[in-house]
Amino acid sequence: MGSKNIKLPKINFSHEDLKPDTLVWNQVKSQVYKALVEYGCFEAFFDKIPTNLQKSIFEVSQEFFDLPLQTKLQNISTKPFYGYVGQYHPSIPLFESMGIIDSNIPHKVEKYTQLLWLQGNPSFSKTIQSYLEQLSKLDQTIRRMIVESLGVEKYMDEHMNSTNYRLRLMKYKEPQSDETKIGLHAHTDKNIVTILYQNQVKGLEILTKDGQWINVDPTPDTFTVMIGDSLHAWTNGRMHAPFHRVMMRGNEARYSIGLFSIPKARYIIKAPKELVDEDHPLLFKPFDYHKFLSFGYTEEDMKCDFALKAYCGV
Ligand SMILES: O=C(O)CCC(=O)C(=O)O
Ligand SMILES: [Fe+2]
Repeated sequence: MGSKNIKLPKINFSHEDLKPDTLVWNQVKSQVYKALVEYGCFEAFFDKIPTNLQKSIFEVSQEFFDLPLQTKLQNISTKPFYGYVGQYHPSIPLFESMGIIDSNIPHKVEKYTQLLWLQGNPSFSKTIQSYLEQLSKLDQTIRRMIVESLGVEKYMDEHMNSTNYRLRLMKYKEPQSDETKIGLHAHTDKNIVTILYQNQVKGLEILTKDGQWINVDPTPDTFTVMIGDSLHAWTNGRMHAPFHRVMMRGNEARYSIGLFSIPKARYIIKAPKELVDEDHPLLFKPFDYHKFLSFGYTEEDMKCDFALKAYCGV
């Protein structure tokens, strides 16, 4: 597997007036559609996160990871990757992460900070909330564009209301030697849309449909957007869900932040009938994301032993 010269498509979401039914909206929408069909991924230039927030989101993240292990372990969860995941997994020893579920509900974020800092940590919750508030707009813009470009607007409200947000702070420790070390094994995300943001340390790689790894090298105002299995299924395969991994080199820790839109509990993901025809036979039977997750997700290497196809492929 070879060439590292390909680049992800880069799409500008920072137009003054990016509103539905405008010329610029339609232009961006067709770029989004093309990129997601071909790569399942693109870089979004998005200027609604002010410079101080770009900085403080990594500061609070570092503040969290600097806490004693015992404190971080207060936030563990029985669901894979929901709570704190430490550096104890032999297959991904550099990786550490902290998930905040229902991050769109302010008192939930505050509850976490009280768990972790006793007195709470208002600047932590405020930073997380402002970040989420701004970045969720990007998620919503992209998903509106997807629904429109598939011509299934009648499902717009249902789709937009079918998800919650989860935010995950991630840290990859610098490797102990000059070798390139695995940060996170190749996997597809299982949710709807993932938006990743990282500090200046590179490492994320995306697999193209024809088997080449693309190195992602974002700037402070670009975000990496990718499709997860659930949206792949909902679009009856039209949107690609790419494999990706993290490879660590050099002597600096990598911090990243993931915003995940995830199907709500008990919501059944079912491709609209308009997207199923002779040329596009149904790929997946209707399924519940949360049941799918508990079916075979191993935290250890972040991969699902029972991929969606095995779980509910037709
Ligand atoms: O750290 C990254 O950039 C990738 C994280 C990732 O793939 C995930 O959380 O699913
Ligand atoms: Fe991922």
